[in-house]
Amino acid sequence: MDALKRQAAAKALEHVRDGMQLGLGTGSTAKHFVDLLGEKVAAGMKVVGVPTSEATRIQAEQCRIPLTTLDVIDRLDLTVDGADEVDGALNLIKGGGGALLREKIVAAASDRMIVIADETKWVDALGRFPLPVEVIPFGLAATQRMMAKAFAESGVSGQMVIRKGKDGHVFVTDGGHWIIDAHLGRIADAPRLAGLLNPIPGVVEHGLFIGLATTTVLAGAQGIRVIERR
Ligand SMILES: O=C[C@H](O)[C@H](O)[C@H](O)COP(=O)(O)O
Repeated sequence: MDALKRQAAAKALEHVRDGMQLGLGTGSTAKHFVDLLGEKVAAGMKVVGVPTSEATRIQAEQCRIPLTTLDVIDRLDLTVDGADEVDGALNLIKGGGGALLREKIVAAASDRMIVIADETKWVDALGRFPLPVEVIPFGLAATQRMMAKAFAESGVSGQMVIRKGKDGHVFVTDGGHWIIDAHLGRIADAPRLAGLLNPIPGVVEHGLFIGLATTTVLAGAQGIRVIERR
């Protein structure tokens, strides 16, 4: 599986050109991309990156990839990131690694977003992977009630679990928030659910990435498939 992730990352690297401003994703697949990009930079390629997490920032610094922020530049040419699920419209679930907030800010500031994944991430409908929702701890029960209402209105329901880290403590994101993993099952209308979650005050962001990915590179046993958004 790791070899497939690296193949997808290598394919995405073919889209990177000298002088580009890049969003650098987070997770085990994006990690391969940052490694491979680091090799290109060491060989003389000139790019600048905006990392989507502290973990990626540290990795990119170790790879000597020049970094900047969205306070210094206003647009990115391309973001390359992984995903937990991708559907046929190239809508995504992201946030399995807890980086969804910065990932969405960076993706939204990018002209293109290439999602790199192994073929197990490709689904008919989003939702088998629990939907990560980044929340403010204050008033959590009230936020969860509003989330449950949003779920019901879009025809889904399921358990909401506060994410814990490996140490057993509540997982805290880079932004200092918590994550609720919503075990919803098949989400028939992901854009509608995203629209219902957006205005909830205690919801900082959610892992539904609607209309952001422009290309998906899927690596499988039979080879690599590149799917463009229609
Ligand atoms: O928060 C984490 C990100 O959204 C990741 O891109 C996503 O979880 C996929 O990660 P991985 O490549 O490790 O499966």
